[in-house]
Amino acid sequence: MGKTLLCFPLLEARKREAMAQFWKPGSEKPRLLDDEEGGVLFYSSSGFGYANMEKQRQKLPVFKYRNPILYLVENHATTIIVGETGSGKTTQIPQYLKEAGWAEGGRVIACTQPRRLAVQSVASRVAEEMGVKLGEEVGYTIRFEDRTNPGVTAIKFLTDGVLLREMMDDPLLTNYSVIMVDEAHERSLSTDMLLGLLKKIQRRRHELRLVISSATIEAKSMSAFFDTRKTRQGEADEHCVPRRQPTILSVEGRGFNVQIQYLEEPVSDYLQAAVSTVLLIHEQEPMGDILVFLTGQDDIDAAVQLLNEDAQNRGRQPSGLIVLPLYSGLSRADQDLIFSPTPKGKRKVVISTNIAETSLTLEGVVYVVDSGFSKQRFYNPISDIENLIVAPISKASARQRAGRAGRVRPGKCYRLYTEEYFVKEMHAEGIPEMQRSNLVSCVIQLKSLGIDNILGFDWLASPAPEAMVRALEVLYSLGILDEDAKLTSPTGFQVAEIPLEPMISKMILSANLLGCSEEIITIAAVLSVQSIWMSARGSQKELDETKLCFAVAEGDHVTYLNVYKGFLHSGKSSQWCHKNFINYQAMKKVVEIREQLHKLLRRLGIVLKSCDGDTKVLRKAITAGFFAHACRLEAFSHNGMYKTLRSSQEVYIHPSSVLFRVNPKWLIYHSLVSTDRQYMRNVIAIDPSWLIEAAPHFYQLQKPNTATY
Ligand SMILES: Nc1ncnc2c1ncn2[C@@H]1O[C@H](COP(=O)(O)OP(=O)(O)OP(=O)(O)O)[C@@H](O)[C@H]1O
Repeated sequence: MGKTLLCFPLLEARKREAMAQFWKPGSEKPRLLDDEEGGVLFYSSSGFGYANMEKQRQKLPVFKYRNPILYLVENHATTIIVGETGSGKTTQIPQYLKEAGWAEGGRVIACTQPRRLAVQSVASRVAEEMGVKLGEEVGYTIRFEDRTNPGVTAIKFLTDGVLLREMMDDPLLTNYSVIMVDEAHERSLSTDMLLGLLKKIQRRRHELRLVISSATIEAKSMSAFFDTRKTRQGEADEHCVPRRQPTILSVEGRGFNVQIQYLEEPVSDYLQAAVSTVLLIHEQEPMGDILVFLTGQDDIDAAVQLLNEDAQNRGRQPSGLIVLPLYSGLSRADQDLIFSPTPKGKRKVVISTNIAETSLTLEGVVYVVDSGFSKQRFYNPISDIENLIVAPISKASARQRAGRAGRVRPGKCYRLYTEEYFVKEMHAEGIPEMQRSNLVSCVIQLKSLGIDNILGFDWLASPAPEAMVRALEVLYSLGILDEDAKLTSPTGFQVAEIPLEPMISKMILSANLLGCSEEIITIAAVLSVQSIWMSARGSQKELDETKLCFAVAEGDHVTYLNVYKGFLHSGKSSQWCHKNFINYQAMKKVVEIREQLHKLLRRLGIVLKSCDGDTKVLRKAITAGFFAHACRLEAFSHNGMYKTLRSSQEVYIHPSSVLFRVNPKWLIYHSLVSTDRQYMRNVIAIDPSWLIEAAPHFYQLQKPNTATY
């Protein structure tokens, strides 16, 4: 780990174990000294640290509450725990529960997180603290990756989405004794569904305990939601154990101080402000890594480039900044880089989306730069358009972001907005994702769990009825629900098994029937990452010219197959990607997702078949999944305006598409992005008769070769 151990007072076996952990062959051998206190003092680029896990654990604010927490969990069906970021909720509470016997008899303690990266990093931290191998007593499960050992794993970290999927096989989640829903303030679609379902399960499993935790949760409304004191006769049931009235515990105290700095005047360009702030910190502040929150891949790539250019211009590269991007589209190996120790004399700058906002501890981070924005999903059920929009964050998010500093030593958070804005204008909490998302995936999941009356479901915040109706309509037209709004067999059940957007899953199943699943899973993998092209940044002409080498008239999806082939042919070379303006990280992720999809389809009994370059068949398979995203070029449009068949919305081909300016008459798009206009990303040209073939309930023939909705 790049650390030099100075003292080592442990037993021989532990000594060897710790040596193996801290010392890598080839590096300078650690010098072992005795230490009266029985701890392990180590020296790293960030200074001296104490590696005695037990002592570190006891210093956390939550430690003082160990017994009260165990008492409350024993006696209440639901315990709500609110405590500052870094106070030890995520890493300690599952361990306390295990120590108190909640994992005995083969039972498992679950702790959910909204994000995959948090699941992995928290699980490895807890395994480290317990001195066990990750994947054994402490394990984790995220989409497409299971590192648990059934029968051995006692503490399991998982995303809330994965726990929902587990309910498909075990509706009462009988394996779990305690389920801790962490970071509940995030109110992701999956968290909200999970909370409603857990409340249902609690009615059937009185022995199940729930712990709901966060630094910034609105505890009273959460408590009211889980208050199931009324018996069927309507009487309060105060004396049963566990008590059905939820209890709230507030964990006082924080790890280290985080000094907050605001701007005096608002800025118009948060990206440039973030870059300038990083450079200022680098010039003026003592050593320590920097974590910057921007909104998405485009922003982040641009900031990485600006910082690298600045370093080169000033000739500061050899001793200066190590700039690392962090977003969900990166490959696992590249995401892991952020956890690697910073070499001595250097400063790491991690530029991230909000995937680093909750639960993560990056040991070297002393400074946080918060742009005040994130990309958020907004869905309009009337137009049936969902957009990812750069929007201001909430106070809860701002606190979480600041909380990434001050975890192992004092820190500073630079907010790129004014204090007045924070106090007076920023909303306390964000709008729950449930109320601003397309609900297609949510409906299919609830249906697969046998919840038929979705509008009558016990929601923490009700979704818009229009969005629900839209979702039912789409699922019916995709052949996933039948006329009684039940899952169809086999399509509906198979789609529910594939953990992707239902439209992509339907596209894959149709490709199986059409004989092009080999190619379609590559396309599905590319559609699951943000973009495989590099941001042009000043070299748009070269990027456009390079794209032409791969481009085909049928559209982006088929073009991606050419890029993927080229990447494999190059031996997955990063130089090849660089030369061709292709995002190497994104391509590695595509390969990873494709492999995972291949495994999943094998489990469903689907054998991959290739159509040997028959692009018509390929486009028919895409149409079978995405027919609801069809649009037609306006007859006299000189500016490339299309209208969606479904809701007559004005849309345009995104400039990044290979069909930009080609403007075929009929198109299908994968998603929309909204800037000055609604732009369609990832489009293919289609024949309108395929729409009627794919979705006769959805489209009717108006006149030959014309489809209407
Ligand atoms: N990977 C790690 N390396 C070093 N210290 C760590 C690591 N993970 C956790 N810690 C220490 O444990 C503390 C508690 O972390 P934990 O994630 O349990 O807090 P939390 O209360 O859940 O915070 P949050 O609300 O931000 O998720 C951190 O502040 C830090 O001191």
